[in-house]
Amino acid sequence: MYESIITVTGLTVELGGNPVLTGTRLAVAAGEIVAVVGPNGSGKSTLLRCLAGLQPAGEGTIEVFGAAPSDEGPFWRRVALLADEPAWYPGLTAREHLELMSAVHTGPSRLTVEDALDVFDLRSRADAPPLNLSTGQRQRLALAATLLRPSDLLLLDEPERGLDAAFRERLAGLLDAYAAEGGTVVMATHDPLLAAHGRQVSPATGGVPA
Ligand SMILES: Nc1ncnc2c1ncn2[C@@H]1O[C@H](COP(=O)(O)OP(=O)(O)OP(=O)(O)O)[C@@H](O)[C@H]1O
Repeated sequence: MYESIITVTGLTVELGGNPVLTGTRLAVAAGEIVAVVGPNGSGKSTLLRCLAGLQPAGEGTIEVFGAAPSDEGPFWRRVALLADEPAWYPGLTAREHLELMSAVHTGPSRLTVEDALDVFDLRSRADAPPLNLSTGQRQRLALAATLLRPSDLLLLDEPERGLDAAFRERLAGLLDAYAAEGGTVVMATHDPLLAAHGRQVSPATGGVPA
């Protein structure tokens, strides 16, 4: 049966007096990977922020798991967001950040911390603080933290940022596996390989990109 995880109708958003989204429609089913694609400034991040409840709609409706996105615990227990680089905790190592993520989320983690260090190629830097990692290593740590915690929906804004080609390919496989387990992925991306793993939509319309 088609179970709609996300339903967006007639979404209109203006920022600084300029129309960014004008009537976007989007329906996303459980287990789907959707790639929001388009040029710089086309509204990809804005659409993701709307889905996360961080940007209010001007007009239109947004339903995620059957209700408007909210800043309440029950919403965020199901939704994992990767947007800008997270604020790292001073004094904690990469491994400790993953342990913290595992400890604070209710329910079993999708990966153990030790497995996450291997999957995200961070074992040799596990005892370093995030700020001593390279840009790509920090992005892998942020992704590890996002994919380790339990969730039903991943909202990823340019998850490819800073990643080398080999790791982008590994990430595509990890997202495929997440969706195969019934999870849903919506990502804004400029990466053709990642985009090809999903149904590509335009932020402006929610339809097939022009
Ligand atoms: N706080 C803001 N105030 C005014 N305009 C904004 C604000 N944030 C974003 N915009 C504008 O809204 C438009 C859409 O921005 P958005 O970040 O959603 O685009 P994007 O498709 O994610 O771009 P990119 O590919 O560069 O990440 C852009 O023209 C941007 O300049």
